[in-house]
Amino acid sequence: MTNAIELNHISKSFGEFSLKNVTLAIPAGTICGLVGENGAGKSTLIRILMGALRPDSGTAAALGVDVSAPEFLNAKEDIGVVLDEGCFPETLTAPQVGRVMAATYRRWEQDTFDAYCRRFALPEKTAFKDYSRGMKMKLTIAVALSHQAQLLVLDEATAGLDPIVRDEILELFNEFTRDETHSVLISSHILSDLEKLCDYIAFLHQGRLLFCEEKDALLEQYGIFNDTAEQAEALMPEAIVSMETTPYGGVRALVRRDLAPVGFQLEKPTIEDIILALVKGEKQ
Ligand SMILES: Nc1ncnc2c1ncn2[C@@H]1O[C@H](COP(=O)(O)OP(=O)(O)OP(=O)(O)O)[C@@H](O)[C@H]1O
Repeated sequence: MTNAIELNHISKSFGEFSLKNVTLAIPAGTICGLVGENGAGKSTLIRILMGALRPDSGTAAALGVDVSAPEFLNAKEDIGVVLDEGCFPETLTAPQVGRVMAATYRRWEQDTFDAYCRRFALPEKTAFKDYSRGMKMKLTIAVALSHQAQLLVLDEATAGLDPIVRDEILELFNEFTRDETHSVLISSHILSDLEKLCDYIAFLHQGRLLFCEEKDALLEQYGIFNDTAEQAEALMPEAIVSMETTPYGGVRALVRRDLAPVGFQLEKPTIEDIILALVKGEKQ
């Protein structure tokens, strides 16, 4: 299987912050969720991937093309991008944005774009600058889905959308990857959305990639211990990723299943449980 995205040993420093030696590969046909706290480096990594920012070292390729090569300009036609800031001229209306895009993309599909604008109930006469944040996101997503892209790169693309629209848009991304040559990289702080949608989860923490793993494997690797302190004594310290006492005097911990005693009662964690525990575990 080829990779839709390949980042090799990417480093980039901005004063106090640095992305540190990030290596990541996302197979074609899959959806990868990029998670991390505010300032972890997600947008920086996405800008490097889109060739908008040069890394200090390392290489990045999307759809098999090195993003620093001249050919990447052509390859960009095959990438639908939604960044966390508005990206259209402020005075344009949705139909005018459509006309600009028709002149920009060789494989622009006007009917698809019009259908998304109707589906998202975007007004026809309002200028982009007067759209709400959610409406701006919807218009950007409509464009990203209307030029026959093979890869979607989405930075906080569902932020600001109400839960019903968010669900609908996540389903659109899901439909997009039914074609095995289509892939998605999406960053979000809404971990429950990513848990529903993604095949892979990549976790960036303070500029370092702590892991990029298949979601199902990740969920199987850990369990939640929720019982008395006495019961917890049966756990080896190495098995405990992070542990806290509950308001009722019990203990709640994220535990590595492979290091827990055989037959030990553990609940299924969520991706949010795992990410929070890993961050807390680093501080403990
Ligand atoms: N052009 C720049 N000049 C200086 N510092 C920058 C620049 N761009 C990003 N940074 C710094 O890099 C760090 C990572 O920022 P980045 O936007 O990549 O984080 P993020 O994970 O996307 O955060 P958030 O979840 O808040 O959007 C921050 O400390 C930010 O201040």
